[in-house]
Amino acid sequence: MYMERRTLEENRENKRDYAVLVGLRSPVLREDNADEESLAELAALVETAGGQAVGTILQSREKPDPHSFIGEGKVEEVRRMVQEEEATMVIFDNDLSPSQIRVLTEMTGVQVLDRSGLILDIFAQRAKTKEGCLQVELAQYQYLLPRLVGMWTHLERQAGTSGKGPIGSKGPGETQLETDRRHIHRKIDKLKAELEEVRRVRSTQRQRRQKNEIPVVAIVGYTNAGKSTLLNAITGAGIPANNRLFDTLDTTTRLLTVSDTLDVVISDTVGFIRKLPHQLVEAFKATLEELEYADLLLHVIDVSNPQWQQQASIVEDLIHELKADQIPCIRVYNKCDVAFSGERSHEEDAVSISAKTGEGIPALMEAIDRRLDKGTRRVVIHLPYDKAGMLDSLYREAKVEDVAYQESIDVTAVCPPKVLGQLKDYIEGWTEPKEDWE
Ligand SMILES: Nc1nc2c(ncn2[C@@H]2O[C@H](COP(=O)(O)OP(=O)(O)OP(=O)(O)O)[C@@H](O)[C@H]2O)c(=O)[nH]1
Ligand SMILES: [Mg+2]
Repeated sequence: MYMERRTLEENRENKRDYAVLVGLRSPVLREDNADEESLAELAALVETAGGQAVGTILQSREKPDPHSFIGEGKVEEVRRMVQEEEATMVIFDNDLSPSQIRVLTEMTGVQVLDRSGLILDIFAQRAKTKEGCLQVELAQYQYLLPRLVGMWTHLERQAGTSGKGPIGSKGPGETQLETDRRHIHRKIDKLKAELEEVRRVRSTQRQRRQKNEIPVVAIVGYTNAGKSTLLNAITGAGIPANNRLFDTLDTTTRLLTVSDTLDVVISDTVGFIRKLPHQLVEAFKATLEELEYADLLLHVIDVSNPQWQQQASIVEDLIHELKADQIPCIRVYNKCDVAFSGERSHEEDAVSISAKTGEGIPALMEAIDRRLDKGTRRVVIHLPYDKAGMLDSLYREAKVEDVAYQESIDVTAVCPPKVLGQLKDYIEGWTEPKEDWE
């Protein structure tokens, strides 16, 4: 579905990169294995990066060739396809070693990228906030470091020097390499320090938020599942939602009124994907650290995607890795206006919605309310003037919205059950709050 072809003419006009995609299917590759689905996803990633897939080759081998990864015969096939399609790059669905990238670049005559390199490029294009940019830059340098050797050999050859300098083994390339390595290590340290600072500021903001005792809800899910569309639908946040992968890289946070008695802080997060480069997992842990502090996760699943079960379990694995699997989670089956492909189990608290048409959103709000509203209610308290001292503790322990000085002090506030218990004598038409739902 992602392989819609453009004519080469159009591609040239658009100045897009057009890429031949190559995947290796091999039992020894395990998670890094390629198949039709992962190649279709790679094509979508290329599209996100502003490129266009013009051909795909899936090779099966017992194990990768240490030298050329897919075997020389297959590389020749790739080279022919590159020429026929006038491709400007070859992108592998698997991770390549620096020397394999070098060999393949030479053999195909065009730029060769691997999946991690492509994802890093996309993140670099899309990061907007200071923290996002710093994180991507850090991940890029960490990705680059082990690849420096290969790059230099390549550049030397391109420049026409044979690599054997007249002064002996320690040619200019090597000296340059050491300088560059030192430079990059320095750069990495500097970026880490800057990140530390940005995060320190953010954690203070978070503490302030926690003091307010407003529950935090985090939207998580596979990339393109519809997370931003959902946040827009329920808060009118105006976040761009696009049919491309990794559209959102920075956390957006909004206030959401779930019910009469429940307000929450809700945030959109970066999408998850299989084979996320580990440098990025590390770099983005901090953004996703927010998850650890969430009171509730909404796991958005695109059930119109035939791969949704696999995508959901990739997300759950990452949630586990981020130590957020203790947090209550509602599965949100999205895009139910399209089609539900396959079976799903009947879990409690799972909701089917369409973020696009709005179907099921009220049921989702009820589910959030059930999970979070443990007897918290918005009430009007008629406080006698001789009890004015209680206002102080109300400001501390509840969310005071309005105070009117009438015959009594009329306070409109969202109160947790403990406060309600203390004040029930002053609340008009008082009824006991709902039982805990846990
Ligand atoms: N048919 C249909 N399309 C939807 C629905 N929700 C989202 N989409 C579409 O799915 C695509 C992805 O939506 P986004 O909200 O950008 O997805 P996301 O999860 O934020 O994606 P990333 O930020 O890239 O991780 C967009 O083209 C949306 O219009 C839905 O309920 N039904
Ligand atoms: Mg998004």
